[in-house]
Amino acid sequence: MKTIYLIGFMGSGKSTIGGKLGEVLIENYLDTDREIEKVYKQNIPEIFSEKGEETFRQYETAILKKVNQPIISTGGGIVERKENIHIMKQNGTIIYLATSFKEIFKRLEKDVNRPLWNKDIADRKALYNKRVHLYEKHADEIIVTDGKSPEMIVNEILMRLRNKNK
Ligand SMILES: Nc1ncnc2c1ncn2[C@@H]1O[C@H](COP(=O)(O)OP(=O)(O)O)[C@@H](O)[C@H]1O
Ligand SMILES: O=C(O)C1=C[C@@H](OP(=O)(O)O)[C@@H](O)[C@H](O)C1
Ligand SMILES: [Mg+2]
Repeated sequence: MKTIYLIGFMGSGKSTIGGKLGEVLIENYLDTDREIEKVYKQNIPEIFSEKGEETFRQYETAILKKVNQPIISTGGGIVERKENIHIMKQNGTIIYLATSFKEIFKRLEKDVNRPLWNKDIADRKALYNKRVHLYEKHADEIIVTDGKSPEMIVNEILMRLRNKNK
């Protein structure tokens, strides 16, 4: 099985959907952020505050190169580096969980663990606008998540993959 990579903005549901997809397909699942925390023995906010975003991006690429689970959820900034896109394109299928800014705003209202979301609204919106076209450009499949339960999204992914492999 080719690796399924989930991409999308913070709060689009990559980690949630990745876990559920792993359960349904009975396949190993890995989240790049959780792996970074495990390997570098520090949580994401600490890495950002003590080492900075550039170091986090280096960790992220190193992890992406190393892992080969069938289902991988990435961090929202994975599309920031061309090298990451190249790795994902070579190894698998890229699924973009497309979610509106409004919906993300609702989902992450109380979240404090995402350093790049812990900003004022203009910065959040600018980052979203910058990244949306990168996700769209590099995705093999685009799944809109607004108004859908995780279970509905998982089913939609399974259907798309089935159609792709026909
Ligand atoms: N389809 C969905 N509908 C509503 N809430 C969702 C959905 N998918 C995820 N969430 C919620 O949104 C938040 C962010 O989800 P998460 O999986 O951590 O996103 P990501 O990994 O893309 O940042 C969590 O509180 C999660 O429960
Ligand atoms: O968008 C980003 O640059 C980031 C998203 C986060 O992952 P989620 O997309 O799972 O929140 C995490 O990798 C880190 O805080 C940076
Ligand atoms: Mg996540």
